[in-house]
Amino acid sequence: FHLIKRPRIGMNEPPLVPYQYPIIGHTYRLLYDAENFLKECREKYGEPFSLYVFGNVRTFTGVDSTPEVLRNSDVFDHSAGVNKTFPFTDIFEKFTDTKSSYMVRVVHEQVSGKISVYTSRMQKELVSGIEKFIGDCKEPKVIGNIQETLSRIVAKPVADVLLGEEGAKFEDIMVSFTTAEKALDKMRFAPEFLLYIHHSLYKFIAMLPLKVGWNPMTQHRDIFVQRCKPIIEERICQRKELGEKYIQKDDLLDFFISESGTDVVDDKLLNHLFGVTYMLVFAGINYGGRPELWNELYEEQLKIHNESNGYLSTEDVNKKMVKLDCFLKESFRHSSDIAMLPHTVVSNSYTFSNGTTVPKGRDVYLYSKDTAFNDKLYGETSNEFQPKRHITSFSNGKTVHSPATKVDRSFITFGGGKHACPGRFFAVNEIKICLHKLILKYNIRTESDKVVPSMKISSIKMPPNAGLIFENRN
Ligand code: HEM
Repeated sequence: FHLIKRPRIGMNEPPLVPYQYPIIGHTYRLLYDAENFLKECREKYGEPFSLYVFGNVRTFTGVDSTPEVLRNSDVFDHSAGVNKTFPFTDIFEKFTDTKSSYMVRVVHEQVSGKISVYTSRMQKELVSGIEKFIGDCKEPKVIGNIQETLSRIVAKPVADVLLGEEGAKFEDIMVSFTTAEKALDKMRFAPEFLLYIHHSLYKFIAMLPLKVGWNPMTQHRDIFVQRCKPIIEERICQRKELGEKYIQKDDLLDFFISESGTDVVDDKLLNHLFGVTYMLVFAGINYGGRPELWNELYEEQLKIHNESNGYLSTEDVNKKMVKLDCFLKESFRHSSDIAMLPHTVVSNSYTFSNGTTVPKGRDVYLYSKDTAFNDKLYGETSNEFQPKRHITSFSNGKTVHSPATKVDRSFITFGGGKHACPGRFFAVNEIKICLHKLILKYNIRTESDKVVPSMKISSIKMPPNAGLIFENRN
């Protein structure tokens, strides 16, 4: 019987950390004290190591073994890892059968690859969103739910890129963009103790609503169809009339229409876009609690603003915002989850370069904090917030900086290897433009004038529940 069966560990497997209570294993400590617990395990047992969680053995990779997981995507499958505990694919299956490899290509080519086309539009939308949701702030204004406010500001430029100006003007589409991710949480009602019995039982219960025809995304889909169908119909009509003379519009909706004549913008893509807002919040909070950085960042933004007459080009964002880029990268590093990106072993087994072997079906989690705060990679100051660490100065006076979009073994916020996030160029671009405009316009601080620590739910970090004070600089 699965519940009382002791986990079986093969000969060369990563060490299974001993535990006291048979069924509970390491579940409690991982849920309630992940940060200290994983650190202790790493120090005592090296890496990778395994824990017994919810009736299953999970392996955790550290700084040296994580790149092996990211590099070998034919062995370690991220979507299989995610789908084991959350019916993500099943939720969206109803709407689209688009292959993820196709979506990855679209994001590479049509989103990240066309940033220069989008920069001016995003700028315009971000400025009007900042005006609408934060306002003039002649008197200092406390924004309590900063996460929601920033989501609303970011939703409009994102909608503009996806649906064009016509689609982005609808308020209910904006609301849908900012609430869709929360709607998914309704699917997390199945009690996790079922995992003790078997993960397929947990999944079966979690899937029940889908089986009886209830899907949390349906209402968003309805809003989308209601608002965008007329736009799609109009565009298809124009295409027919103008034939080869039709000039394709610079938004994803028109790209999809031209590719397949479909009336569907893939919801999976939309969900990924919410990542932007989360990271923006982390960046906002880090900035607010670090007054020592304000003047330097402000000076850089003011210089760029004056040189560009207030109108940023893609080159300004990519090449000139070096301090802001380093700040953002450092902010990503500090907001990195403790452990993330579950991958399931889909080949027969895998032997890590230190000789330990994980079998087929094993879930492997990246202990990302071991990478993000590693002294080997970041020196003894790895715990400090130092944006300048991403700049290397040479004896001839030249400096080179490692951009926030660069993925390597020391920076895994966007994953790595073949499946590294293809949307990162777009996401970083948008966050930088938004921060540039915010820094230029406001003095920003946290209510306590200190950095507010992130909230932690097991090994995942969430933006802190703290307000920011905005005050007009003039
Ligand atoms: C700050 C915001 C974002 C973060 C932190 C982020 C992070 C990630 C991570 C960690 C992965 C998994 C990589 C791996 O398995 O190694 C990923 C994959 C992906 N991301 Fe993002 N992402 C962000 C924004 C975006 C945006 C804006 C888009 C689309 C426009 C996007 C599209 C994708 C896609 C399509 C994949 C799947 C890649 C594949 O399977 O090959 N992401 N992202």
